[in-house]
Amino acid sequence: MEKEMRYFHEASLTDQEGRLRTMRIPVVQELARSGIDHLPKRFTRVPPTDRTSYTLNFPPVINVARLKEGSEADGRAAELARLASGVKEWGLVLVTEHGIGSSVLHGVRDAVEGFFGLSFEEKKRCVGSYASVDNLGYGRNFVRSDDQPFDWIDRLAMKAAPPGADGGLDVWPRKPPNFRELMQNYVSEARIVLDELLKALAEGLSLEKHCFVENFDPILSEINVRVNYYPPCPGPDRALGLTPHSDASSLTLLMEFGVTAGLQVLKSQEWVTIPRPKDSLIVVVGDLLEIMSNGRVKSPWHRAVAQSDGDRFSVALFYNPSPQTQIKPIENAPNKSNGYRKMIVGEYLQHYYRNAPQNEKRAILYAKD
Ligand SMILES: O=C(O)CCC(=O)C(=O)O
Ligand SMILES: [Fe+2]
Repeated sequence: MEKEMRYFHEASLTDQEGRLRTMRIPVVQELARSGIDHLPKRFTRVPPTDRTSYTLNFPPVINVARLKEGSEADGRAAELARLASGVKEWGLVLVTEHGIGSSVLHGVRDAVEGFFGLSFEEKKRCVGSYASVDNLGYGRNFVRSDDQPFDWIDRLAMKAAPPGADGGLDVWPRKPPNFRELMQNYVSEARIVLDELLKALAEGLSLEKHCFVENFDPILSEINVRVNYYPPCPGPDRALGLTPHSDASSLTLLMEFGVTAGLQVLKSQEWVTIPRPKDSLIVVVGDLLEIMSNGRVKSPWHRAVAQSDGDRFSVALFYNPSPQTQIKPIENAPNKSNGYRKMIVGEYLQHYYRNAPQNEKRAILYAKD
């Protein structure tokens, strides 16, 4: 074991026989803090990661203010069309003029930097339960196998809505003291934007305006938060920040800060780096929306690359109907032989978490007709 590895997260692993085991994973923030100058073997990918993005074609930046009803008719119709075609082509778009105040966004940033600025021991102490139970809390994403290369990431995951959804798991940090309040402010404003986008997207796809949003009970629908922290990595060309995956959510709202863009999406067999215009957020289609839309929109395969020139953070909000909701795919799948069946949200999420991550988009096959 390399000498820098003194701090570990415990992550649960379900082995081939279905037994739950605990695995120790080095805390990458502590590796970076130790000044490590080489990438430890367990983080090394073979073949190396090609991080270069070759295209000059990017997802569109959508002006959310223009999507609002009552905004000037021509401008609105054009923006709805850009939203729908961008989402169809990429599975994600950037959004500006979303109405979330910059003080709210700065609040999230302060909360996140405040928490990750603490020592490892303090971080562990200031969360009520230090656990990777159900992929929640301060720690690591689940690991699938002993030989899987580790991602260069630390994460903090919480359920923000509805109240009590975490079944009493006390994982919200108590430092900085206003962490939860700052995050909840963001979540409340984000929900308004997400509902607006679900309606606008339905309209842009020439579907009944409420066909997606009607699945989201204003009280019972879920918003899960995941803060991803990618400290500087000593071998970014041989590592990854976050393994390729599609999100299980309906929509994911992603904000990022720190150095350089790091999110990449797979398009026509090529990893494309998503640029980050000032004040924009990223909206990503998840598997549940692919199912609801009966394949009219698709959840993209995406990943985060590692970087060596500083810290990078992203905060993902995963927006889901309540687990009891049965989603019914819109009729008339564009591709009739390839549609989806009715699905209970909680059943899909369970299936997803039992099976992801994989090397390709497979979990969603479970919901195929
Ligand atoms: O850090 C990023 O840009 C990607 C995060 C992400 O894909 C996720 O949290 O699901
Ligand atoms: Fe993701």
